[in-house]
Amino acid sequence: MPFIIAIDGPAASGKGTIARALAAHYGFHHLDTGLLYRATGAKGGDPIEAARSLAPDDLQRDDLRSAEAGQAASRIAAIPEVRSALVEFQRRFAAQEPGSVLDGRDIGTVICPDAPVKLFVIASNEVRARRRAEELGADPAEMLDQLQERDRRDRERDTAPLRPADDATVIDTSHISVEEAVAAAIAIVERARG
Ligand SMILES: Nc1ncnc2c1ncn2[C@@H]1O[C@H](COP(=O)(O)OP(=O)(O)O)[C@@H](O)[C@H]1O
Ligand SMILES: Nc1ccn([C@@H]2O[C@H](COP(=O)(O)OP(=O)(O)O)[C@@H](O)[C@H]2O)c(=O)n1
Repeated sequence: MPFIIAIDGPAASGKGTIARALAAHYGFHHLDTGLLYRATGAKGGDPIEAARSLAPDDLQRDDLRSAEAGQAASRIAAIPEVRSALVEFQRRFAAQEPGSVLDGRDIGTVICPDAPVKLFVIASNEVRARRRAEELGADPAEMLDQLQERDRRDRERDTAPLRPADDATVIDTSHISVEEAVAAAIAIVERARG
């Protein structure tokens, strides 16, 4: 049985950083599921058709990390048919041996509800805006508005809204380093692996 680590949380909370580190530590596969939604939004045209026809090349675009691509992603991510078109790919990815780490918004609640480890990564709005602004070379105040708008959309949508699974463990990265966050995540995985 492959071992699945599900990581969810709001924008720029540190999900991807923890996911990549866990995958490297355990030799697991890693899927940044946000990229699927970013690539779908970036394709333009009918988002349902874009999601259904998503191909590996679409994930290679170099503009997917931009704030604009994030905003477009969160708009098309509210469409139920877009989400359902992407479910099977994510579940197949998660089924790979020896294990995988998936990060997104609905991994622990919808995509892999039976995952033995579920992390919900959070950080204060100000810290998240500052980190993302540094990353993109953008203005922190503008970034704060954008992240909050995106989080609100992600939390309030009807299909697969952003929320912690009942059995998720919360990691607050506001006041800890990357190394401390990764160590906390590894400790949680170690407990689950017995
Ligand atoms: N614990 C932490 N301490 C300091 N910076 C962090 C921490 N975790 C993540 N970061 C930084 O914050 C930014 C957003 O992290 P990322 O992992 O991309 O978030 P997410 O995947 O949730 O959007 C990155 O620049 C990353 O290096
Ligand atoms: N599993 C997922 C992953 C992302 N998304 C959507 O895609 C957008 C971009 O996700 P992301 O993970 O790349 O964003 P960041 O947290 O990296 O800023 C989110 O704001 C969500 O609207 C989703 O709905 N479900």
